[in-house]
Amino acid sequence: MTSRKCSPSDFIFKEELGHGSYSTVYKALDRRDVKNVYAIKVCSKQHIIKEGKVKYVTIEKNTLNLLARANHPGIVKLHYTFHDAQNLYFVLDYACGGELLTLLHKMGTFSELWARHFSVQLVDTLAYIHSQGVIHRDLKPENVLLDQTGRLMITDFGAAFTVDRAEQLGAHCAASSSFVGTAEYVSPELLLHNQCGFSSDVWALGCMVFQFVEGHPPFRGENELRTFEKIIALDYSWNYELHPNKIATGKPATNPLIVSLVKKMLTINTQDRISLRGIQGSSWFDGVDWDDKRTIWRGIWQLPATENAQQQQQLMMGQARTTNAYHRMIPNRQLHVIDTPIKSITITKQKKKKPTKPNSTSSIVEWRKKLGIPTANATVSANVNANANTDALIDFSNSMTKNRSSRGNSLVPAVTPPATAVPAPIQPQITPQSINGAVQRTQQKVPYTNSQPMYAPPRTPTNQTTFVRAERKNPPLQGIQTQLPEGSNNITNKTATGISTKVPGPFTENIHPPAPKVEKQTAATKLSPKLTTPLHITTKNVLKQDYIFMHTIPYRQDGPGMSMESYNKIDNDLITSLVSENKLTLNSPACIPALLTLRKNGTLSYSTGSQTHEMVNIGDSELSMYDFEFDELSRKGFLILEKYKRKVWLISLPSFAALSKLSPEKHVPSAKSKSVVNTGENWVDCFFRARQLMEEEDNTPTRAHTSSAAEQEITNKLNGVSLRTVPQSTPKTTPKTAPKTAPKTAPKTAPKTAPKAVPTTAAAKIPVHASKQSGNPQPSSMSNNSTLASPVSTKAAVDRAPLMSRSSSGSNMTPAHMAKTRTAPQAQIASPRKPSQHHYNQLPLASSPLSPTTGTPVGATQRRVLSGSPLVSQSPRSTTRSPSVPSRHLASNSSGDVRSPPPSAQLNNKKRYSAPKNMVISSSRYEVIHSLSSRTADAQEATSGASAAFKNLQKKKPKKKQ
Ligand SMILES: Nc1ncnc2c1ncn2[C@@H]1O[C@H](COP(=O)(O)OP(=O)(O)OP(=O)(O)O)[C@@H](O)[C@H]1O
Repeated sequence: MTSRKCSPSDFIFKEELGHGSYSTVYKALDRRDVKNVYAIKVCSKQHIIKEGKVKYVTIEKNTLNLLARANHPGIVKLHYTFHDAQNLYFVLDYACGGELLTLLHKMGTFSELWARHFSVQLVDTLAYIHSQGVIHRDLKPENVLLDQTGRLMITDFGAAFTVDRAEQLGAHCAASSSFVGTAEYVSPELLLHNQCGFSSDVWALGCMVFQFVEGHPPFRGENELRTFEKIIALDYSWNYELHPNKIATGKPATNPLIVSLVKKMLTINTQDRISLRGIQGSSWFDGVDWDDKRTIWRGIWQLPATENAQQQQQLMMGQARTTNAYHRMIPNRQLHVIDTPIKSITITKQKKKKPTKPNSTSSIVEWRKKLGIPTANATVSANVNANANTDALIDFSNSMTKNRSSRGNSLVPAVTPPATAVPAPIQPQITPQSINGAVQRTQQKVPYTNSQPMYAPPRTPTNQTTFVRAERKNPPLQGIQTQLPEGSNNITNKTATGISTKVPGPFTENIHPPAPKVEKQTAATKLSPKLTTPLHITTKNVLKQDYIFMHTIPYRQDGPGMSMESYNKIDNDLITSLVSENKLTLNSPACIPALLTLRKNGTLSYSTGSQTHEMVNIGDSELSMYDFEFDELSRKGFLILEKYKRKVWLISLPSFAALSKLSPEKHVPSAKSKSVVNTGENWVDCFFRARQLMEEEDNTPTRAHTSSAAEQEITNKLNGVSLRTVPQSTPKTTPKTAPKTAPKTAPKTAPKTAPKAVPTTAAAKIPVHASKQSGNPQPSSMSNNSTLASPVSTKAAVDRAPLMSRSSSGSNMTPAHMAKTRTAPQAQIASPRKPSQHHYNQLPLASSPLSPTTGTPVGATQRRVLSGSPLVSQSPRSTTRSPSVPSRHLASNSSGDVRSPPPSAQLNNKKRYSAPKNMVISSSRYEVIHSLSSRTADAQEATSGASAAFKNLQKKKPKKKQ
C-alpha cells in the first residue's frame, strides 16, 4: 500500500450516484488517468457531527480499510480517503451495475442459475469478511452492488462490527440495545436476545437466497413489528415449493435443494444454523470448486449464453407483462410510513407455526415481553461499540491512504456487455404524464452473448409476474451540505432548506440537471384561468402553499375499493392497487393543479378556482401520512394522506414545466411569488412543523435556551473539530459515550427544518381538536358511489377495484428498545478460512478502468441528476416518530373499529402530540440507530403509539397467559 496526498481536485466529479443517510455519492474520474472511474462518497463533516453519524463513518472507514487489504472482488474497495474543511471523502470502486435489488426487481426473480451464482459469490465474500473478524450486520440486496460484468460487491459497512480474535472464539458478540439492520433481514437472535454474530449474517444470507428465488424476502409484515413477529415464528413459505396443486397449476417447483438449504440458514437457534462452511458443502452447491476463484467470480453477464437464455427469457417475459400491467412497475417496498396512528397497526395474534421452537412465539405481546422492549434505559454494550465511539472522530488528517493495488491483472477479460443488453431501470413517475412514457420504456430488446455451460441446468421459466422496481429513492439529504472544494466554477444548487451543494467546475458538463421536459400535453395546458391563486386564500398564517395534483379516494362501507372488508390501513399493496386501478383517472389530462394550503394551525385545504375544499387538520389523530416515492425535486410519487376510514388523498406534483405556466414569472413558484407561500420547504417537513407548532404550545424560554445551547454545542464541536484515528479493534469502548454526541446536539423537539422565522407561540395558541378542526367534510362523500372521486378532475373515471391483498408492506416501523443485553450464547463460528489473497489478486479488476464514455452496462441503475432545481425533495428517510394519541384511546376493539379518543385526550394536546419515546419509524437504519442511541437514560416510556399499545396489552394480559 502506498500513500500519497489526495484532494478533491485530483478528481473530476461527474454525476451524482445517490444519497445515503450521511453522504452523497458521486461518480468521479481520476484526473491523471480518466479511465479510472470511482465512486466518491462525500460526507459533510457538519452533518455527520450534527446528526451523530461519526461512529458509523468511523466504522465504515475502518472496516473498509481492513477489508481492502486482500482485494477481495466481492467487496467495494476503498481506494483513498481524504478530507477538506467541509467534507470527508471515500474513494471507492465504482459499481456501475447498480444495486442487486434493482436488478432483482427488474427480473422479478432470478433464475436458479443466477440465484446460485450470486449465492456462491456472496458465500465466498462472507467467508472472507468473517475471516477478518467482521460481521456485516446489514446484508441485504440493496447493499450489494454490481460491477460492469455483473459481479457482485458488498457495500455499506456502516453497521459492521469487528470482533477481536478472542471474541471470535466465542463467535458471538452482544449487540447493542439499538436496532441494527433492516427489519426484513434481521436475525431472531437480535430480536430475542439482542445479540448478533457471524451467524446473523448467515440468516440474512438465507433471506437473500430466498428473495432471489421468490422475488421478495421471506419475512415481510404490514409493518416492522409484524415482520419481527414472522421472523420469530419462522413464518415464511415458498410460493413454488413442490406441491401437487402448484404443479397442477403449471408453476415450476422450487428446487428442493434450495428449500432445504434456506431452511438450514433460516434456523432460529444459532447453534443449529448452518455455518458458511456447511453452506459451501451443501448439495445445491455440488460441483462448485470454492478454490476456483476465477470461475466463481465471473460476472453474470459473462456466464455462457446458453445458460443465460432462461434468464433472458424471464426478463423479456417480465417486460412484456410489465408493459401490460403498469402496477407491476410500482415497487413493492417503497411506501414509507411517515406517520401513522396506532390504529393503523393491527395487533393480532398469529397462529403458531412451529410452537415447539424454544424461542419462537406467535404472540407479539409475549415476545415483546421477552424482549423487554418498553425498557427505556437500555445499556449499550461495550463490545458492540468497540469501534463505535462517538467521541472519537475519524482520522482523515493523515488518511490520504491509498489502498489501491493491482487488482487489474485480469485473468478473465472483463466483458462489458452491450449497453443495450438490459434496459435501464424504469422509473415510474407516478404523475399522470409519466405513465405512458414509463410503459413505453419497457419495450426494449435484451440481447445476450456468450457460450459454454456452467452449473446445473436452470429451471424452466416461470410465469411469475415480474416486478420492475423504480429507481431507489435518493432524496437530497436534509441538512447535509456536501460542498465540494472551492476555487473552481462551482455550481451552487440551492435547496429548499437553504443548504447549498457546490460542485466543482469539471462537473459542469454533467452536473446540469436535465432541463425539465415540457410535456406536449401537460396538465397545465388544461389550466383554467381560474387557477390563479384564489383571492380568498390569504397568506396570513399560511405555512405552505403550492400547486399540486389532488386525487381523493373516499372510503365506502360497501366497497368495493376501500370498503370495511378490504381496508384496514394503507399499505403498499393497497396504494399500488389504487394507483393501478385508477390509472386512467390519474392519467387523465383533465387533471388540473389545485392550490394546496397548510396553515399554521394545521388546517389543510386545497382550492380549485374559487372552490376551496377543507381536508383535514394535520394534527388530526386519525390522520396518517405516507410517502410513496414522493420526491419534490423530481416531481415523482405521491404523498398520501389518510383520514382513517374516511378518505385518502393522493397528492402528486405538477411538473416544473406545468408550474411555470401557472405563474406570470414563468418560473417555478418561489417563496417570493405572490401566488404561493414557502415552496422552499417541503411538504412533509411543513406537516411536521405544523404539528410541532401545535405541540409546542407551552414552549418555555428554558426550552428555547436548551435548543440554542445545543446549537452552540455543535458550533463549538465544529470549531474545535479534531480528527483522530479510532483503533480498529479496540475491544472495549466506554459504552455510554457513544450515543451522547448526537442527542445532545439535536434538540428533541425541534424539527430539523423548522425555520426560526415561524414563531412557535403563534400557532401554539391554536387549540387542536381532531373533532373540531379536522374539517373533514367528507362523511357524506363516503357514501358517494365512486371509488375514486377527484374533485379536481373533470373525469372521475372509476374503476371498481377488486379487493386488494395486503399481505406485504414496505412500511418501516421499528420498535425501539430491544432486549437488555444478555450473556451471549456460544454460536457457530463462521469458517475462518484463510483468505486466498493470491486468488483474489489474480482476479479481474472489479471496477476496472472504465471509459468515461462507456454506456451504462447491463443492470446499471439509471440515475438522474436533478441538482440545480429550486426545490429540494423532502427527506423521506428522516426519522419520524409515531404519532401521539394515547394508545389506550386508540386500541382497536373487537370489531376492528377504532374508538375515538375520549374528550380528556382530545383536550390534552401536549400528551396527544408528544412523540412516544420508544417508537421510531424510519426507513433508514441509520436513522433508527441514531434515534435509539440518542435517547437519554431518563427517556420516558412511551405514552402513545404502538409501543404504548403493546405495553398496555402486556399489562392487561393475565399472568398465566404471559
Ligand atoms: N461504489 C459505488 N458505486 C456506485 N454507486 C454507489 C456506490 N456506493 C454507493 N452508491 C450508491 O449511492 C447511494 C448512496 O450510497 P451510500 O452508501 O452513501 O448510502 P446507503 O448505504 O444507500 O444509505 P445509508 O447510508 O443510509 O444506509 C446508493 O444508492 C448506492 O447505490
